[in-house]
Amino acid sequence: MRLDPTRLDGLMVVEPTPHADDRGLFARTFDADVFAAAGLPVQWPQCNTSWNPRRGTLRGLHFQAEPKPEPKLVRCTRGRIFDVAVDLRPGSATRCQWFGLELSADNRRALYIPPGFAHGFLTLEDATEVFYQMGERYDGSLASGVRWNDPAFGIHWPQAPVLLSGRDATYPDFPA
Ligand SMILES: Cc1cn([C@H]2C[C@H](O)[C@@H](COP(=O)(O)OP(=O)(O)O[C@H]3O[C@H](C)C(=O)[C@H](O)[C@H]3O)O2)c(=O)[nH]c1=O
Repeated sequence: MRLDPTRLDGLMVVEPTPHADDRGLFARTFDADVFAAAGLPVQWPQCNTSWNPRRGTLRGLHFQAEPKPEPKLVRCTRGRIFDVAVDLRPGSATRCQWFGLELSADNRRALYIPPGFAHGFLTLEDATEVFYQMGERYDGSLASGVRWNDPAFGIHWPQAPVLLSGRDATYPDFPA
């Protein structure tokens, strides 16, 4: 596997190295030595799955506030998503900047999202599933988020969402 840096410091694209043969392929999806060498977490105390029957479903953008911010390793295990991370780190040179890419069951890419980022995705196909490895335990009292169309970020989504929660639709503007 390969960790590809992005323009947002610490946000990494995880590119698998598939071993293909006439049966199909095999690829490592996580390697503690590779992650440790890059200074990334190697412990994932909780893992989650997110099932989304409808194309155009938007979830996020979410983050867990201090003192328990969540690093995440996100991959799409069925269908396709446009995955987005927004840098909310105080003092970051790229604060309020976003990065997005397509994650899919076909490309098997993952996105490593450091603590201090908000994360969200838009499904690009029906019957899409997303798998998360979480670097911190969930604490609902610290759950927070920013709005997908907040002018502070100017995220270029491939399409407008057709389905999102009332909470996700009504986060207040981010105080940039
Ligand atoms: C996130 C989370 C939620 N829950 C419970 C809380 C709710 O009763 C239920 C659904 O939670 P929520 O509506 O926040 O789920 P999503 O809207 O899919 O949120 C997720 O989607 C965005 C894109 C993310 O990046 C986050 O990982 C996560 O916030 O699961 C848990 O028990 N553990 C968890 O880690």
